[in-house]
Amino acid sequence: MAVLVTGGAGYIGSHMVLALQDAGHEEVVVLDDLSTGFDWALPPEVPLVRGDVGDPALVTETILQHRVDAIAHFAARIVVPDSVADPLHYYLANTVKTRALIETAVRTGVKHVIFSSTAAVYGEPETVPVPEDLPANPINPYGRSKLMSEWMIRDAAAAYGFSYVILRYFNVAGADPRGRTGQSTPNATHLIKVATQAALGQRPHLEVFGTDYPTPDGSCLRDYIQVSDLAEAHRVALDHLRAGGESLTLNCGYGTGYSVLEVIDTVKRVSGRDFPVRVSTRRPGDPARIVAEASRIRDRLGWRPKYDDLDGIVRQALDWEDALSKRNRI
Ligand SMILES: NC(=O)c1ccc[n+]([C@@H]2O[C@H](COP(=O)([O-])OP(=O)(O)OC[C@H]3O[C@@H](n4cnc5c(N)ncnc54)[C@H](O)[C@@H]3O)[C@@H](O)[C@H]2O)c1
Ligand SMILES: O=c1ccn([C@@H]2O[C@H](COP(=O)(O)OP(=O)(O)O[C@H]3O[C@H](CO)[C@@H](O)[C@H](O)[C@H]3O)[C@@H](O)[C@H]2O)c(=O)[nH]1
Repeated sequence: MAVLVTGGAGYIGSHMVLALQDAGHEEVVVLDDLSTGFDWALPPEVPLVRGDVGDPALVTETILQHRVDAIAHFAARIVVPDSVADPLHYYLANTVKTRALIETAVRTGVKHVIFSSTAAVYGEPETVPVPEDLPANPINPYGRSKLMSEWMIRDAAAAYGFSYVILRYFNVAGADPRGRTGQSTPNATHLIKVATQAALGQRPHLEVFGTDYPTPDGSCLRDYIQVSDLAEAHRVALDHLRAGGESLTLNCGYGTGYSVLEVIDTVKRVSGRDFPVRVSTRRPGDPARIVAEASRIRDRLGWRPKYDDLDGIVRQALDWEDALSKRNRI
């Protein structure tokens, strides 16, 4: 029995592959088109099938050849403002291709699905922290593309009899503590990545997208979860499903909100480097604040985070960025 990790050459998927390997008991195969991922992010012994999750023939062959019983589906387009600019691309990449993948999974008898969903399904909640049963109300095409996938997975699971864990990630950050993988996308837009690049002199300045939000310092609040903790949540979700556990929808966050300005201060302090910060206008599709009610995943899966510390997350991100720039110079 093997687990198929779609998008396994990407940022979070590559951490899951390591989490499975570190736990020492998994057969893993990765399917990735390398559109935003990197083959070098994977240990060399992990089989990588290069192709599209929306290609039923390739996915069928992969599932049968590797005797896949579970799929962890990470492959997607992930940038909120891009989804506002090109929504049809996001609905194709995230919703239509997830439908194709699930159909192939059903046809080939896959028993379990773990799906990468997002806090963006909640939209602009009136209060934080946000529990899982708050009605979803996404405010951008990215969030809607993921919510539609959640609906399909639940309906298909009920009709065709597989089990699932839908994980709604809050803001993912940091890197493998052993330095084996990290966020490597060249033009990444994520705040902690961009701020560490500014601290290391790889960007001339950092823009803050709005300080006129109804939050304590006017900048947006987010719940930053360390990527290896998140990967471990997938590993325990897989164990849960394989042990016959019920289907679940779970927030993945720590339950603590940090503002954009607090994150920038943290990056400056931890790096010991100052860099120019410019306040600009709001970015389309950004909710003012989003923080997880984070207890359900602990109760249901027994998940316990190890890296719940913003300073440590920033340190890992800085170390990874430094290593990446040396690697790219070679
Ligand atoms: N990074 C975050 O803060 C965050 C937050 C919430 C949810 N998520 C979700 O987590 C998942 C992984 O995100 P990430 O940050 O690792 O992004 P990423 O871009 O690093 O990884 C995505 C991977 O999927 C691959 N891919 C994309 N489309 C594909 C396709 N059609 N067929 C095969 N492979 C394809 C890419 O090459 C890449 O390796 C996504 O589903 C994303 O929506 C991410
Ligand atoms: O250069 C930058 C980058 C970001 N921000 C702000 O920082 C916050 C966080 O932005 P970012 O790191 O881009 O993440 P989000 O837009 O919150 O989205 C992330 O987190 C979501 C879950 O909350 C996921 O669904 C998305 O995939 C993931 O990109 C937002 O208020 C941005 O406006 C800036 O001010 N300047």
